[in-house]
Formats: sequence, structure tokens, C-alpha cells
Amino acid sequence: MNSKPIIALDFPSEKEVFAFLSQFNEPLFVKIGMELYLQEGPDIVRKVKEHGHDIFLDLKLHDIPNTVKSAMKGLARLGVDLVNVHAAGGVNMMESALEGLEAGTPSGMKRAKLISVTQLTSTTEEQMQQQQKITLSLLESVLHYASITKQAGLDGVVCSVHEANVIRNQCGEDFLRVTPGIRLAGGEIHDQKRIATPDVARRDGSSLIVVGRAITNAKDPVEAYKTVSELWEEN
Ligand SMILES: O=C(O)c1cc(=O)[nH]c(=O)n1[C@@H]1O[C@H](COP(=O)(O)O)[C@@H](O)[C@H]1O
Repeated sequence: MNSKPIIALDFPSEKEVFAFLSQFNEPLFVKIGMELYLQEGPDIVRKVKEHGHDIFLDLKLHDIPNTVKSAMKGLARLGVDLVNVHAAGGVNMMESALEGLEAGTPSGMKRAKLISVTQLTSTTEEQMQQQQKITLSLLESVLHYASITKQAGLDGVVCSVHEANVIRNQCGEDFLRVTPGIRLAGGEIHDQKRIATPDVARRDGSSLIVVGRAITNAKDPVEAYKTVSELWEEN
């Protein structure tokens, strides 16, 4: 799988997306999340794909197994590279998601990798314990979600850089650790809580990094992307 930094296209419409993408002269790995997808629908996926970019479709599905299975079956036809669900949906839901994805992938097309979100990178251990009433440590909770995700046959998880190494040790090198919450040193943190720089992500066991505002809000997004890529690749 492409290992370039994944740029989160968190924009409200197609117009902003293509204004942003037009600054780059190379194929990218981009993420289409709920903000963009819910405004523009599946067409935005097809249009971005036509420009040669790899796509992580981040819709974080979380519903009863049958609903998630049917939704995944439909999404499979879009031909994206990576999709996700919430691990909190449970083993049966994740197994159903995988079945739907396999059933819906047209023959001759590669099935998207399917990963689960463990604990969002905007969550602290204190918030998790108080609001989700989980009595484990945050690391234990993320590891538990990683282990049931592997049990369900998925390809990996979304986690923070802080948990990536332990997941790699427990679930193996091939089990993906996709890490958002990436910031450049001294950059604004916004709503993220478990953050790291691209070089630390590489050192500490991430398979892929997801970077949004550190690039999209930068004065020069192409330069910011270059900085992130160099830090990610050199370490
Ligand atoms: O699944 C995700 O992509 C995701 C999971 C998570 O735990 N944390 C997280 O930030 N994300 C996404 O990653 C992106 C991070 O954006 P920035 O904080 O702007 O870099 C956003 O599009 C989030 O929706």
C-alpha cells in the first residue's frame, strides 16, 4: 500500500477540494471524511480518484451488523483503498463490514483495506474513563479494540502514535496502525489530544499518518506537505 502521508481533505465542498489539490503536481494519498462526503456524496470520491489520487474513505461506520454490511457492499463499488468502522460496534459488526466489502468489490478490483477506529485521538484517558465508563487505561482500551479487530479479520486500526508500537508488538507488523493527530513541532494542536510529529510517528511504529490542518491550513500547503513527507520518510 502507498505509504505517503494521507492528507485529510476536510473541506465543505468540491470547489475547495480542487482549489487545494490543484496546487500539487503529483498523485497523493488523500482522506475523504464525513464533512466532504456528506455534502458532495459518492461523486466526490469518483472525481478525486479520476485525478489519480489514492483514497481513504473515512466514514467511521457504527451501526447494527446488517446495516453496516449493506453500506459497505455499496461503498465497495467506489474502488477506494482504505475504509473504516468503529471498533466499538463489536466483533459481529466488524465481521459483517468485511463480508459486505468482500461481496461488493467488483471482480478484478482490489478490495479496500478495512480498519477500525479504537479511541479517537481527540480523547484523553480521563475523558474515556469518565464519559465512556471504561475502567481500563487508555492504552489497554486501544489494545483491546485492536485485538477484537484482528479477531474479526480486519486489516488494522486507527490509533494515536502513542499506542502504535504496542499494537505492532501484539498484532504483528502487517496489522496497520494508521495514526492521525499529527502535528509539526510548535504547530497548533486544535481539538486533538494524543498527538505526535511525523518523525516520531515513523520511529514509534505508525504504518501510515493522517495529516489535515497542519497542511490544509498552512500558508503554503505544498511546502508543509513536503516538510511532513521528509520528516516521515527520513526517520
Ligand atoms: O479516522 C480518522 O481518520 C480519525 C480518527 C481519529 O481518531 N482522529 C482523527 O483525527 N481522525 C481524522 O483525522 C483527521 C485529522 O485532522 P487534523 O487534526 O486536522 O490533522 C480528521 O479528518 C479526523 O476526522
